[in-house]
Amino acid sequence: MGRALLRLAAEDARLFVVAAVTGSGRAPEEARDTPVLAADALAKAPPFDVAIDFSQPAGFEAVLGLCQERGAALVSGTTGLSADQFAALDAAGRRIPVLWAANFSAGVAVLAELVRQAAAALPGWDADVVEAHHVHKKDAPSGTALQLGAAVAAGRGRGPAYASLRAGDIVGEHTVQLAGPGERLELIHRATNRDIFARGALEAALRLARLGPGRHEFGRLMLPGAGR
Ligand SMILES: NC(=O)C1=CN([C@@H]2O[C@H](COP(=O)(O)OP(=O)(O)OC[C@H]3O[C@@H](n4cnc5c(N)ncnc54)[C@H](OP(=O)(O)O)[C@@H]3O)[C@@H](O)[C@H]2O)C=CC1
Ligand SMILES: O=C(O)C1=N[C@H](C(=O)O)C[C@H](O)C1
Repeated sequence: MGRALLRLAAEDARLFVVAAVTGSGRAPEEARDTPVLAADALAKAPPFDVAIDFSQPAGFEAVLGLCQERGAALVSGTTGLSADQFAALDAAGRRIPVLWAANFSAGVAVLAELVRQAAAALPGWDADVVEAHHVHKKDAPSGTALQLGAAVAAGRGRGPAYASLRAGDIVGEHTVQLAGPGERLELIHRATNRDIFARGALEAALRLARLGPGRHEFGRLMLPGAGR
């Protein structure tokens, strides 16, 4: 994701990347002339308006803390965060603009609302969320699967069962299945290119930078007409 973000940000005149951060400090080729810091040197980051975090849960508190110290905004797509880390995000939202999303695609933002409506209309049916991702993905179920599960629970009062598949280079596929007697309803999203997540995060960062403190939501920020 870091590579996609650097490549796409370089093509967007509205954005200037002051530094990239990786765990090791090793620079990807997409960094070109952008300074690259190791995670343990994060405090040396030059002044910035918004940090964009796609890392691992172990790196989350550090970037959240830095944004609070600097009074900067944070966009995060890191999945697998703990309840304590989400509580820290809520607390930070009282001082700075923050936006965490399990998925930065427009399609999933719409899908979550469709799932809530379908689960509310079919409360007695079995609900399952099935997700498939590439073999390098560390967390399961995916953040998006949990988001869709929360939408099922919001619709019918109880969550679904989850199944996860890790295979090859699958970008990200999510199916919500509602099964009743004699019929099945499937709502499916397939991402075929990681650039959609990077584009969504960059656009969210541009919008978030103009907002005040708060825990902002990707769907509301990007698709205000999508209902809810
Ligand atoms: N919300 C969304 O739309 C999406 C979310 N994601 C999520 O984003 C995260 C990253 O995914 P992906 O890019 O595929 O993962 P990668 O493993 O390819 O990249 C992770 C990056 O984070 C760095 N990193 C690892 N540990 C730390 C740390 N403790 N502190 C700071 N940096 C660290 C790594 O550095 P190094 O290589 O040096 O270790 C690397 O640059 C995952 O949680 C994934 O689920 C992914 C796609 C879309
Ligand atoms: O790690 C990934 O690749 C992805 N992670 C996110 C998730 O956990 O839902 C979003 C997307 O599916 C890709």
